[in-house]
Amino acid sequence: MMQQYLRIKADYPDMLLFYRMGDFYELFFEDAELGSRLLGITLTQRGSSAGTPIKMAGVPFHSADQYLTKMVKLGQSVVIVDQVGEVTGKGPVERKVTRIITPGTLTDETLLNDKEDNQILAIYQKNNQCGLAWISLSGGSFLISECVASDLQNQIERIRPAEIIASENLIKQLKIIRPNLAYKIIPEWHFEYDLNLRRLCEHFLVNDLDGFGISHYHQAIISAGIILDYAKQTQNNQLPHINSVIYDNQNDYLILDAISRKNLEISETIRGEKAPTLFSVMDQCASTMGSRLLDKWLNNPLRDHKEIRARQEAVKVLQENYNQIHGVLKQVSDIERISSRIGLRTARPRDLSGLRDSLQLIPQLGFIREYCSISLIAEIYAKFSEVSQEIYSYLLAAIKPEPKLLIREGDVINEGYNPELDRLRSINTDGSQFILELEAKERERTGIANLKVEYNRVHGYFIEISRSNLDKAPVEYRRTQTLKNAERFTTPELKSFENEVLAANDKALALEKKIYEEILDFLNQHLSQLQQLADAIATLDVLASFAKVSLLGNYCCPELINHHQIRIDDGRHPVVEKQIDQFIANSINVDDTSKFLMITGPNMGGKSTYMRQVAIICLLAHCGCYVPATKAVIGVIDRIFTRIGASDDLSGGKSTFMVEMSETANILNNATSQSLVIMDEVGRGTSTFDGLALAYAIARYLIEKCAAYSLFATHYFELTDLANHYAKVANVHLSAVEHKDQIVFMHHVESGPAAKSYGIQVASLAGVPKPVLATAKKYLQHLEDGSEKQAKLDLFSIDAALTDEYPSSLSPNEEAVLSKLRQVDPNDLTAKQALDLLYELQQKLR
Ligand SMILES: Nc1ncnc2c1ncn2[C@@H]1O[C@H](COP(=O)(O)OP(=O)(O)OP(=O)(O)O)[C@@H](O)[C@H]1O
Repeated sequence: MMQQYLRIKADYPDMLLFYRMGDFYELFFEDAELGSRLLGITLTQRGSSAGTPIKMAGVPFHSADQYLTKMVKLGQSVVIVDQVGEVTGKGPVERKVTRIITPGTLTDETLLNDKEDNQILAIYQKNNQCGLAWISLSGGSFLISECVASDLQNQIERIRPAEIIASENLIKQLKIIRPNLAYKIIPEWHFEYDLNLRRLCEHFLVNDLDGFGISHYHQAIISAGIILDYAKQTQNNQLPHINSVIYDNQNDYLILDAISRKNLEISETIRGEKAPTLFSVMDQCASTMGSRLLDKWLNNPLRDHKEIRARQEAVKVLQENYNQIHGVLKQVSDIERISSRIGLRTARPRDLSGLRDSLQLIPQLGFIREYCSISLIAEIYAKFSEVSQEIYSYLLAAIKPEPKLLIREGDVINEGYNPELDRLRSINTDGSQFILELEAKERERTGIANLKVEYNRVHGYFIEISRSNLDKAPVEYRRTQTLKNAERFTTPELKSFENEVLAANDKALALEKKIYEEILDFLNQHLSQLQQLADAIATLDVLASFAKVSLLGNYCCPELINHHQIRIDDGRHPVVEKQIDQFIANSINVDDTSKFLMITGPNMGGKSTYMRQVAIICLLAHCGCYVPATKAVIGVIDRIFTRIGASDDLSGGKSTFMVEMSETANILNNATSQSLVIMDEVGRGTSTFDGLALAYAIARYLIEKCAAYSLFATHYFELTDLANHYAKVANVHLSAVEHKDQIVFMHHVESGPAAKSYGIQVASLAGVPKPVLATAKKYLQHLEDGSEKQAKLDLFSIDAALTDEYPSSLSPNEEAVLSKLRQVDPNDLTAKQALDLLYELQQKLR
């Protein structure tokens, strides 16, 4: 057996091998050590191999799922080896790899997160060009794309795979940036064009890929072949539900780089939590299919205004009856994932009964027909009506109303569906009658009133007689078991009945399995119809969810226009407004004449919230959703860039300031006149003058070169001067009022620059100790006095600034004291003069 184990294990050196032995899955050698550490299961040892004891650790097969979930969450891949042969007593039972479970190829319901799509991504990089291909095995989608190497990180962030497969070299680089993802190394020589093209053509049964419109994407084709092959191997299946491959054109989407996705907290907060996020607020979907599609939409905002308007129109009409749609969809099973499991032939009986019950509900959505003048609703409706009654009727006839969980338990196929199955089952049912009759007959014959004929799993059928009546037991009764107060017997008649029943049971179970396979065959012929239905349900669900959020949240339908303008009246941040009692709405209006907003205001005043809210409203508008505002007019936008907050990227070898500057560089190099750029306190990561100088130069570059819609928040008041030099620049500030030494934030955006920063008041609110505040106040006063007398650093007379002496940080009085001290010679002073001088100097410093 160990030889068999080692032979199989040799093919999967980097995966944990779960080896079925009786009722357990066993792990051996290093796998056992790792498994025991990760799963907290006992490590034992038995026998020996090459003189050392064999380490073992096992988990019961019936609870294997919970251990697998844990393993996969830890990023481990697992190979399941099951017994496939008969136990003959001669040599080990034949065993085979039945499944490989990797983080990116999960399909089991118990192992998947309902609201997230689980995807696996293959990447092939050649020179500066990358080919990407990603599959969702549980969702049945297969997409490819290409990008330049510098954009790879953004693409990974967009696709958000659970696992990446690539060459060893590339994985080494990716691990530096994303150490916690699961990776699978594929040898370099597998990344070969002809081999992978052939794999795709064979899978789709075509001569070339022209029909999919992807023939010229060579790099992506290589990745696609690799991923398809890997997915097939892990599932041990030909993946019939992967029936098309689509080129995912990035130009179709508003581009959001990795950092902006993070900053805007679309699906995850900056701290990596699931809520509160844009997704968690917008997700009013009734079905898990809807929630997953919503997540996709929010992460891939569209650019094509026509497509966006189609969604808006649907949202508008669905505001009338999203409740009705919600009511139906919440009872619908996850048809998308069930379809995939049908394709993989791992669908369980409850999947099929769930599918049947869902199909029965679909006609209740027929009322959307009245909105078929709206193109998107018409498409959905068409997909609903295409699902033939045939599948429903078939399942209704074939599957019991409440089938058992597993087909091996039987009781899955309906009565009346297969005459032979009914006959075999009746032997069992009639058997109950036989038992009752036998019991009555034997009671009468023996005169034992409490004689019982019963059945249990271990001993089969038996006659039980209590100890007090034993003397009345007939001689032909054969004793099989002795209990404390009773004896159990069998008779030739009972034995032969038992054999017949057991044989009929076995036959019925085998027949049920066979029929079940036939049902899967039938459903496999209708897979694409089911996938289309799932897609239609998910789309309707998201649109209805948009309708609900829009109506209940007082959102308005944004107007999309073809020139440069972003106008939002009384906009709100959809997530922040849920967190606080009274959110203050704010407006914005930027266009070609005024495209750059310099935003000042106190700390905690609401600058970041205001800027993010503008970005999120633009994003939501591009998803086809209404937006939290009273009116919104959104012009053409190609990308959203954000540079917010400072964080270290120590694993990437970058300091806070370095991160800030590389993100800024990315923006300056890529922003266009159609980009929305959000810059929050750029330059604060370094010394004041360096920071100010950089912020100034960056702002000018954004205004002059990029001409992007820019929202630029800063504490450098010097920058508010830019408005005097560029017509396009406008100053706005977040208002606050000071009352005694306290500050009250108004969170309202007003025109003009802010008067001051209120940093010390905010520090006081935060609980900074009083002595520290007092010192800070004194020092601030002192700085302000000094700077009044100094020429203010004029950023617009660079030449003068360069020739000026570097401004001193000391006040003029301090300077005067210093210069006096430098001049006097203590040896020339009497004790009285020295004391007078000391008084004089001190007086100056007061
Ligand atoms: N429009 C608003 N209405 C009501 N409360 C708001 C509004 N905007 C912001 N706030 C509240 O103020 C807090 C601080 O906002 P924000 O982080 O945007 O300030 P900031 O000006 O960027 O501060 P800093 O300069 O310190 O980064 C938010 O957490 C929120 O609770």
